[in-house]
Amino acid sequence: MIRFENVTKRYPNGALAVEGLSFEVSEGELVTLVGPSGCGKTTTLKMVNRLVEPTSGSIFVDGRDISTVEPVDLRLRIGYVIQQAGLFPHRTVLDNTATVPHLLGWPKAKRRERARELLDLVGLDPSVFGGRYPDQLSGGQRQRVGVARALAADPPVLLMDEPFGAVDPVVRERLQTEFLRLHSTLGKTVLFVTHDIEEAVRLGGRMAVFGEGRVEQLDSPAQILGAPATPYVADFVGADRGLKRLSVTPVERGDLEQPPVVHLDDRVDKAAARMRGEGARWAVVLDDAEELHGWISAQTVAEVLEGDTPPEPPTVRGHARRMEAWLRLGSPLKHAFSTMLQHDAGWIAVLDDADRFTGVLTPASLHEALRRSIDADGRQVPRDAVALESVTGA
Ligand SMILES: Nc1ncnc2c1ncn2[C@@H]1O[C@H](COP(=O)(O)OP(=O)(O)OP(=O)(O)O)[C@@H](O)[C@H]1O
Repeated sequence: MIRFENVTKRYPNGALAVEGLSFEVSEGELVTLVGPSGCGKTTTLKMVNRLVEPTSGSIFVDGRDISTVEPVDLRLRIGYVIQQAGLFPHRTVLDNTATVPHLLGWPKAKRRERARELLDLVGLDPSVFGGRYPDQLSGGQRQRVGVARALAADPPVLLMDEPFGAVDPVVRERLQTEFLRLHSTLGKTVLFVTHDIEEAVRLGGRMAVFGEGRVEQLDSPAQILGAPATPYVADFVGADRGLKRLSVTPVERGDLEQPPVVHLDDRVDKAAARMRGEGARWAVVLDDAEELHGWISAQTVAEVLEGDTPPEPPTVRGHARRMEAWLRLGSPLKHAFSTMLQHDAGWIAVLDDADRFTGVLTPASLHEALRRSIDADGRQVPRDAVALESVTGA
């Protein structure tokens, strides 16, 4: 969909912004251009809509060499979102959103209808926000209008230059999530510039890591974090890349531990025997529908059995504790970790898509899953094919 062929840009002042750039972005793909300040990301983006002309090399959009397309025509087919949204201050939100349909000569009623539809799509009620001016919006709302405006004429390609760079981290994360949802429904081809590796990892797709005017590595976030191609990339993604990988590494069945499982109607002596047999200090408790209820500790069971019990030991039902912390298979490890912290839990139950209990994740198994996934990516093998060596005695 977008192809760079040996593209070099040297500005008239002699600054070499990019050199010999060659890469391709497929239709519907999201590629982030990530790297430190001044490494040529914005120049690369602006060459796609001819705001900047390459010194040499060619760029193709949809199979056409863009040097043969009138810049104005080209830009009508390419949405462009920049930091601070770049809205026209004296136009209402509705008119700002309808900018490109206006340029395309759409009749007023049609472009207003389209603008309302787009505002709805980015989560702004047109009847509330349509008549406002940009300075009557929050930073996050302005960015949403920026995205709506870029999408108004339904362009196949979106260029986004640090679109969420000017908002606070909480709003930023919300905008990223909304943008991902939008991308999965609209299927646009997106080039997204950011200097923030966390943002690039979170957005997924492929990451092009820029260093001094070149793409050093173009790959999935998991690959880049797990197996950086060059020392430069390793340095850029940071010493804490293991930690960053938590957000792109899903929980798999093979990561889970299998504690003893008992049911609400099991008698406590049976639960005690089960835990003793497996050398466990607690057991997961499931209800009649095989769904997670909670857990029971060996100590509780021992106390019940030692206590003043009727001839028949009671069932687990009255002694189990509820467990609210759970997550689904496939959730990122980071989610598992934060749920554990939030519930102050030493383990967390993992359910499948049908809500069936499949096992538990503990801090130790989470750490192992992370180490195995890094190893697996480095060796290009599935995670369950990796056996870890452990520190003796650990
Ligand atoms: N119009 C210009 N004239 C001269 N030099 C320029 C111009 N625009 C950019 N440069 C230089 O080209 C290089 C790449 O700049 P570019 O803006 O593409 O980098 P960037 O990776 O997007 O940086 P940032 O994250 O800071 O926006 C820098 O050295 C910059 O100083």
